[in-house]
Amino acid sequence: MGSDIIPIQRNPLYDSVPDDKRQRSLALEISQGQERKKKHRRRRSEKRVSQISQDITLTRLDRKMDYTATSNGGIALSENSKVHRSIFNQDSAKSPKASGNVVVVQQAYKSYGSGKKKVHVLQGLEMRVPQGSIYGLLGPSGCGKTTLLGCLVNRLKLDKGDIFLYGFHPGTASAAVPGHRVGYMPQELALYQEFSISETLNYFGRIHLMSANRIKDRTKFLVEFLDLPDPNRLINQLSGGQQRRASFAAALVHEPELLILDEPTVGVDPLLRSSIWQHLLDVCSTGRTTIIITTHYIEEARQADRVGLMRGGRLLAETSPSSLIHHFKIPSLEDIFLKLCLQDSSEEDIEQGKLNPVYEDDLDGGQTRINTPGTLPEARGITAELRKDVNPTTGHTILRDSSDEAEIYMSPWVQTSKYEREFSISRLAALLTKNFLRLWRNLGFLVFSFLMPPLQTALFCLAVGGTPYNLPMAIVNNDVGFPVDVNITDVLIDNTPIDLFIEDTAPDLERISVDLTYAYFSQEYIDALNKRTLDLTYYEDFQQGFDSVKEGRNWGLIYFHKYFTLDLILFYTVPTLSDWIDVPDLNVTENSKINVYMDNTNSQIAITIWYEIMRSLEEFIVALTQHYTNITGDGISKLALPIKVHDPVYGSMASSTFTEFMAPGVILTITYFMAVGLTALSFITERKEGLLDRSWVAGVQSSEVMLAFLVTQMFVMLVQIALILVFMFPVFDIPCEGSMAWVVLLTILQGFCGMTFGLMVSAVSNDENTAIMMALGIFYPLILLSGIVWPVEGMPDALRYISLVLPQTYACDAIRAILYRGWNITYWTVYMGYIVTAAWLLLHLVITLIAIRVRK
Ligand SMILES: Nc1ncnc2c1ncn2[C@@H]1O[C@H](COP(=O)(O)OP(=O)(O)OP(=O)(O)O)[C@@H](O)[C@H]1O
Repeated sequence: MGSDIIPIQRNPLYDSVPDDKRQRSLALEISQGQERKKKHRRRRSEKRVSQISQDITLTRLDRKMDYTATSNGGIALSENSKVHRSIFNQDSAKSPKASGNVVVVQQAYKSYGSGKKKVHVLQGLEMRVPQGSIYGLLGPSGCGKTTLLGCLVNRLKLDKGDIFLYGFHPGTASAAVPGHRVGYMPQELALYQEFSISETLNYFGRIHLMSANRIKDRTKFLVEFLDLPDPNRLINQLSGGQQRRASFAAALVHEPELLILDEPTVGVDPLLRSSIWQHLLDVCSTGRTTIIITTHYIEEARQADRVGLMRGGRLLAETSPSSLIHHFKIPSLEDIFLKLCLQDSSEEDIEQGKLNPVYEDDLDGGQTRINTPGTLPEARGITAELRKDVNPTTGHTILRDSSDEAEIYMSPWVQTSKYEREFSISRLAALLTKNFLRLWRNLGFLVFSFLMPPLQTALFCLAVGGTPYNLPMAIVNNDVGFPVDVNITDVLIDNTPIDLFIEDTAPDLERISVDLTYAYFSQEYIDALNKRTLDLTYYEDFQQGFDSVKEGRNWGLIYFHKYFTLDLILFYTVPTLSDWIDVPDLNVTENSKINVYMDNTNSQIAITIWYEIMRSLEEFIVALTQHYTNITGDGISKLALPIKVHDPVYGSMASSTFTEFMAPGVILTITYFMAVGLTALSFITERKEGLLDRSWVAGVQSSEVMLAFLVTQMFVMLVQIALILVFMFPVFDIPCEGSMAWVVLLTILQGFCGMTFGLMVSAVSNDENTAIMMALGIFYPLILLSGIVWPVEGMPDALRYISLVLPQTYACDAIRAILYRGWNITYWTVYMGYIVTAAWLLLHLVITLIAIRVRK
């Protein structure tokens, strides 16, 4: 936030400086500290004036440059450019180098992996970058250039060794990294594709805490300086080269002291490469900016002040291109590098006892056989005598300037303000603007996010919990009935109606009662069945009906015996049941039963049919008793069921539906998982595209990034929750006995819980696949174990305990209690819902913060 100057700390490098030199440095630092505050205000106004004039000068100079690509991929310069080059050479030869090395790397070791898979990438690397120079870090793919830059910008940690950036270890309180003093352009494009050029520069300027006016000025200048198109053009509408230059502009926008560029020229045509180098030379021309640039294209680094030729995790040589050319008397840097590699291999061979006689010739001063055709640009840098230094640890040699030894000591560098390490509202505002802008630019996604929750809610209310209907059911009704007006006792012979049931006497009964009205108790029952639930099909005989079930045409068969009515009357009329059971062939007990044969393979359908069969039984019994009274003269109460159900304590007389049971869980799961979906990929995409790296290097704090994501997604989540609740309650009429405010509050809390879970997933996952698998992986366990689709009471004991600590089990019960019992927060069931949700939310946040910090 501010730029306080703090007294300089003791720095290990100073310990190696002679005492009098150190004292001079400290005295200088103290006086500088006092002076700085006085000069601060004056400098700010001067800086603007000088920047504007510098911008004008550079733009003018830029137009003078005339680089062209040669047929062999080299770069040729016109006369104008050479004049211009000499200006730069003078600049870089002047003051900067006297100030010492901006970057010092000592005995750096870095490896990836462990055990047998361990890859040693940096192996005792030594590096010194003088202030105000262009340092070209050259080497083949995989030699460790990106790893080294990652360590410089504090994205990676060394296993062993030291790095000093402006005198301090990267990542420490006083260091330049992370912070506004460094500009970093990673290998990836690392730009928000949906942003325009000006929005991109605005974002990067704001995270560097630049004022709006300054950003505007710098944007204007950089667009002109880097030949960028209209600043309102979106990044994804730019050509590859323009995108690279926009990425370069993003690293330059805050005028960093140190510019770290990871292969800015990779994959771009020679013309654009030359133009990028031209810009580098321009940026460096004032002597204030130091540039470290990596490249595969060794020849282009002739324009650097100093090159580090890297192989196998260490530098083979570190000097100016002109010194190398002078030393080896070979015009091509590429050939020099090749020669150094051969020499290096030979050293290893010598170590292993193998000698390379051909190479020995070369070492002895034999003429090189390597020739480079074509025109090459002039080599830059001060030509110096080289010497071979031996690395005391590894024994490898490095070729460097004879005068280098003194330059390792550094100037008393300025410390970075402590405020840069603190939470910044301005940076948070920049991150929020960026997130909202991204949302806005992905309008399709936003609309989809708003449509999904109501769609899911509507689908749930329409598709789940409704009573199955039109269930095909077979009926075989052989019942011959019984005359209503005939008193059963009248047809008893010797108090025994046996004759009536013998097959050949039955027609007598039918004959006797031919003019009578018959009662068909079986029909009473069939009439009581709900025809919407059951779709009845009549079959002639039992076998046909039974076969229809076996063949899957019906879910069940209801079968009535020929003497169903008669036997039912006898069953209730004859005093002792045993009398009838004893009589062979007259199975009154069995014949008077409604026989049901079910296909129970679909339990929900079977339950529905059973419910219907039992429910219609009640209606049937009432109808039956009326006829029965007529036939037997006995009272109706004889058949009444011995139970009385009073008004329920909670809920209505009509049993609550499965929809009502599931509704609280559905509200919570839709909210929770939509929120997970919003955040689960947030870090990953930005991390993969190198965008997060850029933000971390700029000094953005993990808490700022997390808060910005939470606030942005909260806006989306609140709209989603509103839509879910509107659809669930007013539209689909789910009852609510309690206060809706408590329901809304718990739902929002669950949404936050989902968002923080998503953030946690994205913070710990390396790629989208892992994040998606984690997010989807918890979906089913959470739904199944939280009592959403089935009561927790139905689970084995061990699972119940697991279920109770899950974020949605108590929350679900709490919402059920509020909705259907009208309870409020004072009830244990309700407040436990809030407590468990809040506890999970906090746990997610803590893990996310730890994960971001560890992986930062
Ligand atoms: N995260 C990682 N895990 C394991 N190995 C890695 C990892 N990152 C890099 N490496 C390995 O470390 C070595 C150096 O990689 P690095 O990216 O630093 O090389 P480089 O010189 O920048 O290559 P290039 O020019 O192709 O970008 C390579 O062998 C690479 O495979």
